[in-house]
This record gives sequence, C-alpha cells and structure tokens, in this order.
Amino acid sequence: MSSPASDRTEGPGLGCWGHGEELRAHESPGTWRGGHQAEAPQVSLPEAGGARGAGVCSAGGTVLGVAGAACPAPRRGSFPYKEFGWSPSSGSRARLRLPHSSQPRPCRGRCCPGPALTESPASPPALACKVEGPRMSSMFGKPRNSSERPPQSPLPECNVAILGCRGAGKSALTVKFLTKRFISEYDPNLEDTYSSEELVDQQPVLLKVMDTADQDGPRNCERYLCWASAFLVVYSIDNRRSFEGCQRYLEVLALHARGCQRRCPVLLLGNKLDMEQYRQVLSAEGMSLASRFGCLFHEVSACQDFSRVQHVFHEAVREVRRQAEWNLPVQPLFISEERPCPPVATPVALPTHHSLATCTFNTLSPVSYKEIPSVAQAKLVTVKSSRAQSKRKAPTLTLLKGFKIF
Ligand SMILES: Nc1nc2c(ncn2[C@@H]2O[C@H](COP(=O)(O)OP(=O)(O)OP(=O)(O)O)[C@@H](O)[C@H]2O)c(=O)[nH]1
Repeated sequence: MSSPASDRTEGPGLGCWGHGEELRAHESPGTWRGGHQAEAPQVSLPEAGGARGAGVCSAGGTVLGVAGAACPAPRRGSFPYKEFGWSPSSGSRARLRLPHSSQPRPCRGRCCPGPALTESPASPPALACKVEGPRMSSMFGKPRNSSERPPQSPLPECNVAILGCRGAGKSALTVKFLTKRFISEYDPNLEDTYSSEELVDQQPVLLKVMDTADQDGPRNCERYLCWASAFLVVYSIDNRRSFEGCQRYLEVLALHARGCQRRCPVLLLGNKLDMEQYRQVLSAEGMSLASRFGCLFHEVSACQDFSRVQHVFHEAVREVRRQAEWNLPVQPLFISEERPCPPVATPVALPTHHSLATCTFNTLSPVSYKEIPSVAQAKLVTVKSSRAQSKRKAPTLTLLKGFKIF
C-alpha cells in the first residue's frame, strides 16, 4: 500500500516458471525466461460523463495513465460500469472504494510508463461475470441483459481463491484479470467472488475467483479451503513481510491437503514486478519457497501486462485439469487364477520375461479373479523363486507388491 510513488523505471520483463510452455519452480533458475512481454489487447475507454476511470492505470495497451502524470480522480464508487456495458449487481455493496477527490491528482497506483489512454467508442472487454449467490456481488461484469445467457451454465467450473497478506495486490490482480485494467484503490475489507467464462486451451470453463480479505494472515480458512480447486498465493516483491506471510498460507494449504488427501494446485505469485527498483524479495527466494511447497511460481504485475496476469489464472485452470486427470479413478485390473481368461476386454499381456505369461490381465472378466492393488499403492518388487534357482540365474519374477503368487 505504501509503496513509493511512480517515478520509476520499467522493470524487467515478467518472468515465470511453470511447466508446459514454461518451467516448473523446481527447475533450474538458469532457465528463467524473463524479458518477454506479450502485447496485451488494447483497452479503450469510451468518452462518457467525464468519468474516465480515474485511478485506473494501464501499461502496454492496458495502462490508463503515465507515471507521475495527473490522473483524473473519480468520485467514490464511480467505476464506469455503464461504459463497459455492465451494471453493479442490484443491492450489492460497491466492491471498489475509489478516492474521494474529484481533482486531478498524481496517480497513486504507482502506475507504469505506458501509452496514454486511447479514447474510442466503447469496446467492453470480453468478460462475462454473473452474480451467483450472496457472495457473487460481481460488479465487474454482470451482463446487463440476463436473458442473453442461460441461467445455468453448463460449463465446467474452476474455483480459484486468491490468498495473501494485505496490500499484496490480490484485488488488483483480480480486477486486472477480469477487466484488463489496473485500478489503484480497493476497499480492503470486502471479500468477493467473481466469475468469468474463459477459454483455456480452446476449452471453455467458468472460472470463479475469490478475492479474499484476511485481516491478519490465514484465519477462518474453511471458507476457501473447502471451496477452491486452486489457490493463488500472492506477495509483493517490494515487501518482505508479505513474502513471509505467504509462507503461512502455504503451510495452511499443505496441512489442509495432507488432512483431506486432496491436493489442490497452488501458484505462488510475486506481484508488483513493475516495482523492480524497490524489490525486497529475490526471484530466487520466491522460486525456492515455491519448490519447497511443490507449487508453481510466477512473477507478475497487476499494473503492467494483462496477458501475463491472464496466463497465471489460465495456468491455474490447466493445473486443476491436470490434477483432475491424475485423479481419474483407475479401472481396477483383475488377474485370473490358474486358467487363462477369455479375452473379454482388450487383454494386456505381460511381457514374457516377467514369468507371468500364464496370467492374462483383463479389465473386468467374469470368473475368479483377484483384484490387484491400485496403481497408487502398487509397487514393483522383484522376487527370486528359490535360492537354488537364483544360483542358476533363474529368471526373477517382477510382481505387484501385495499380490499373492499362486
Ligand atoms: N505498482 C503496483 N502497485 C500495485 C500492484 N498491484 C497492486 N498494487 C497496489 O497495491 C495496493 C494494494 O493492492 P490491493 O489489490 O488492494 O491489495 P490486496 O492484496 O487486495 O489488499 P487487501 O485488499 O488489503 O487485502 C494498491 O494501492 C494497489 O494499487 C502492482 O502490480 N504494481
């Protein structure tokens, strides 16, 4: 919150580690891929009512302001919903608390150098949020005309909770992801969940984002522990305390995963990469913490490149999908006793050197079969049939542990 003002130089390009097109946290830091910045789509504000989304900054086509330049300040709650074709959900509290002053003022959002605001006819960012239940006061995109969308989305859902200490930039990242904009001030006490239909790897998903507002570290975590399918744990690279706070969140998540034996993907995010010159937490430290807890690591900036922020959220969805694939129930294999089974399903004959050629593995055959331990429990063990045989270099048996030899 109290970061130095905006006369800074541009930081290095955003870097991240992950798998797929990027690197996992535990991979060599030498494979750092910083320095590249994808172009974010241009966001243009319509000219309307004089309120031009003051306090809203953008870079690389998404920053609406220039460092140190006077940004027109909005009135409280004057987020230009209508200009985007959205309306705040009726009766819901305003999520954003914008500055009071209506006078132009230097942008407090430590906005970054970037092209000046382009004004053009309204072209609302592609975003579809909707209110779902009492928490879903998603002022960021409830469609104006509810008849445009079916009431029940058939889309698969992915719930992402954003955790971290106060001021780390959770709300800024959420808003950036949802609106492609950087808005510098938020009400720190409100916790909200937003949803957005996304296309991740050509597959649609209803991505729900919970912007949490823990007062002082992880407290009453059940609300997100039980809800989320992935977590983004955010710290600010210019604030060591926020980094240390992340560790507590990661510990809570690790404990929870152990307790319920359900591992949700976790991404550790170093935010405010544009504040490079005030950096207090090295990338290597972030990477090392991430690898300690087995999570992915990215560094981003809510006020710079939208595509990097979007990438992180999409990466969370990918991880959830991977996890779901990993957790798919494995169809049990059965092994016949003594007689070979008729080929009911596609037989998977073991290689003859395993000396189990007389047994045929099938999926679900009818007669007297013993269940093999599941893949997760199974372990390959090598058994020598007898000492004498072993002396004669008899072939060894490689079996699944826990399975009886008949
Ligand atoms: N320079 C810079 N400032 C940022 C960035 N992200 C957030 N901020 C600023 O950091 C301050 C805190 O951001 P928030 O998004 O409110 O942080 P938060 O984690 O939601 O904090 P709480 O709402 O208190 O939990 C705000 O003044 C933001 O403008 C960023 O990437 N770069």
